Amino acid sequence: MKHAKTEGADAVEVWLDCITNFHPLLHLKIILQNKPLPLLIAHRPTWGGSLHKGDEIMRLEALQLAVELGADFIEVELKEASCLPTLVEHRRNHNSHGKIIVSCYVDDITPTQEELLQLVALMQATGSDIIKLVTHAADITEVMRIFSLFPHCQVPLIAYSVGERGLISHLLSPKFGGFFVYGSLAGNPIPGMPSLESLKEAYKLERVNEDTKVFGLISKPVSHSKGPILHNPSFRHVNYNGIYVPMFVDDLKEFFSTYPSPDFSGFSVGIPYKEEVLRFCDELHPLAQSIGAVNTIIRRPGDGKLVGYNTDCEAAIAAIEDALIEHGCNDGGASLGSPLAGRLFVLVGAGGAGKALAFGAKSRGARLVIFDIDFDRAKSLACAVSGEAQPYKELVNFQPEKGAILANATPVGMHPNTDRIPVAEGTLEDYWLVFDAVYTPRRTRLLKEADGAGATTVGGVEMFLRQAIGQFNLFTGLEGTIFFFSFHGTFFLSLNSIFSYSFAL
Ligand SMILES: O=C1C[C@@](O)(C(=O)O)C[C@@H](O)[C@@H]1O
Repeated sequence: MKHAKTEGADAVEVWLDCITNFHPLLHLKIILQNKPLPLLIAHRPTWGGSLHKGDEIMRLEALQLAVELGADFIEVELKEASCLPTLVEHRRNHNSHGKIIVSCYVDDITPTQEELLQLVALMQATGSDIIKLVTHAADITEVMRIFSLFPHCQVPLIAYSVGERGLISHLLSPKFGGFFVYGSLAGNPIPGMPSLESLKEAYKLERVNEDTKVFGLISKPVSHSKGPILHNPSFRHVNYNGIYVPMFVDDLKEFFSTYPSPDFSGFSVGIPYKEEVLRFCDELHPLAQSIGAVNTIIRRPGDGKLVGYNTDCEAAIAAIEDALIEHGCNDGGASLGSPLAGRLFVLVGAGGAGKALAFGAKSRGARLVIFDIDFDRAKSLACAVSGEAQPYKELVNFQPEKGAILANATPVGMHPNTDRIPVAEGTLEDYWLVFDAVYTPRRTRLLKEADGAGATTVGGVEMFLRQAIGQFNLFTGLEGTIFFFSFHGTFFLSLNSIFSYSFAL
């Protein structure tokens, strides 16, 4: 309980059935007399997956004792709601004020909207003070059914979906009127539940309200993204009422048709959707159109149309150019304006990120050689940027001319497969610069090997930050208020030139 308080919780939940050798009077006195925070007591029944060893009478007596000793909230399951009158009477007799929560955990597939509404009505009919509904999200679209319950509930409602696809049910709960948001304590992660630390530090849910605009990263996987720790503090420091959340999406069509509300104001688009998402945009920025990949979508306020942009292209190329200039490599095409001009640019990966890099490199006058596991995809990108495609199997032997640039735009080497490398180590020494679009981990195996081979290296974080700043400008309309710089591995965001927010990525 003290840890919860230190980590910033507003209340703490204790499961009595998890206390070893539970002795109701002894333990409840200790817990309730020393509670540093409002306390929610649950004593789950054996049929509800509990570790409780005694009988049902003992369990309900322990709950009564919790009421008597001043627990702030007592949770009982819908199936045992018949004990509610006894608990309420006990509360009256002991002049206690604990609120009673009636809960329902649905383990199977998420019920339909009608079924959920019936459940909510049933729970309300028990006369409980608060109701709690927990489902399991097999798809992010099921979470919408949870959000739409809130306006129909006359008593405070706690409702969320567990599982990675249900994460937004927790993070957006304050926007829709949820009574509690649950977070796990440091060192005790609970699958499918955000950590208390992330709720307090990154998301700061206490600031979220019904007017908060939602921005999300549509991706699969999504948990690797550092977007939330960058966008959320940035919003706050310019007083923009927005929240940025990871959205694990399986089906773009279903997703966009389930979340058409203007409250869902914009999106980042990650792997594997940067190309497929074009079909769902009503309009495209000319750069995104020519690249054929979108990593940012804005829902235009006036007409609700989805407009697709690409902030990856300039971000990746600027990261590479900055490094070339910083390391004094302004030979060759410098006179043409870019240190990339005339240089050989070897690109591995012709997907969404690869296309952005290829168009960017071509726009700076580089010569491209493109590899992709799908040779047809490599050929069509090569054709679009007047480059050359080579079969993927040739990559292990490909020896570039001296001074070339290598860019990895595949997810090879990304967490958790960090021992993987997209090219043969022995071919690295002729590259002047090696860039990796992967940013988790920060130093990928490719970058470490390239370092060892003497190349200048540029990590995906450099691109990630730059593309995110482009997104921030589009999301908020506050062009030019945010800058970043790095110093000894720590990044500093400077907002409106006055505030610096630092973080390690
Ligand atoms: O490539 C990236 C990274 C990203 O997918 C993320 O991990 O946060 C977000 C995308 O918008 C961006 O283009």
